[in-house]
Amino acid sequence: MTTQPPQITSPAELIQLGKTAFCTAKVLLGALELRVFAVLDELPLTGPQLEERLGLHPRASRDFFDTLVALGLLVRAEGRYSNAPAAKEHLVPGKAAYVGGFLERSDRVLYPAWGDLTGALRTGKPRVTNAFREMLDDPDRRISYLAMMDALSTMLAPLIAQAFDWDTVKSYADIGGARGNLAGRVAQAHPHLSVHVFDLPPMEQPFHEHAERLGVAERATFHAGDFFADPLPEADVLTIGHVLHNWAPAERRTLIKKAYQAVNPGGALIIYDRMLADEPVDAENLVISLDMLLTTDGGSEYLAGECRDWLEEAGFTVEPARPLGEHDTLIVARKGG
Ligand SMILES: C[S@@+](CC[C@H](N)C(=O)[O-])C[C@H]1O[C@@H](n2cnc3c(N)ncnc32)[C@H](O)[C@@H]1O
Repeated sequence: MTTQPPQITSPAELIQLGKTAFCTAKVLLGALELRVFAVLDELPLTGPQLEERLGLHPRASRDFFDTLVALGLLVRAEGRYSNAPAAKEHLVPGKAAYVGGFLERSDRVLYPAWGDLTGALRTGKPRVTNAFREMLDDPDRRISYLAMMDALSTMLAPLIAQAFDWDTVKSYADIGGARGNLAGRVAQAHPHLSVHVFDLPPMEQPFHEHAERLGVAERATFHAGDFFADPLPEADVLTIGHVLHNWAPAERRTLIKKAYQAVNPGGALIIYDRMLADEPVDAENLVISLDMLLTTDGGSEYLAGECRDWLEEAGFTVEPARPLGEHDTLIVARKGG
């Protein structure tokens, strides 16, 4: 993790920061929308062939393809374009390590929302209508959202499976666990565990399909409900990950208090989020916090110290916060026996 903010020393760096960054982002997002990587996964193509396959005007298509080469996403050799290794692995729909679900949502939701950052800063109101539940009812958009969530939790799951002593744990529940990607992968790593996932009803069917795919269906149970209205499943260990940042502080405290009721005596609650450092050195997580302003009614990232206060207020004994992967922070909170 960066410990010092970068030193900006030249006008060129300011221009890079203020302009080039969003232009190059849109080149990648546009390439995904146009299915450049999917088309080139079939076979390498010349510029005119690729232009025709994608239905592009000739005016700037060569510049567009060459920008993708210069960004390291395509390779141009002997007059033909092909996917560079990272694009082949991560940007072709259907590949196991595809991260396009995340980027597609960036393009569709976040890019327009960031266009009116100042409006959100002036009003404190999000820039997208909060249509989360409607989105979940639309199978295509739900799958794209789940792919985005899975891309993140697949990276964190092995770390969470190791970050805690699961040997004495019998039951584990992931609250707001989406289609159970984290719970399923922790269950794969610890075959003695029975796992539970609590999430909204539209996640139930994707949960069952995903548990089958991960080979843990016999040990995995889905609990449909609203975590503000319904009781949480009781278990030795609960996790709440990438959930508290979607809500305002009062709602986070409510959820943590409910989690305390649900953790079995002697058990633990594990929280992870992209928490903020005490000093403003981590631009990535601060940007995610602004994402929360743009996309939720009351969400933001928060300090580990704030989370500790909410946990202690609920009755937990809190262990020191620790880094989880590149950007997340994990806190283990114990309930007395
Ligand atoms: C940002 S996602 C995090 C998913 C998962 N924990 C992860 O890290 O990949 C937030 C999750 O909270 C769920 N959620 C939102 N509101 C909820 C509610 N009122 N009751 C239960 N689950 C809810 C969403 O459906 C979604 O799966």
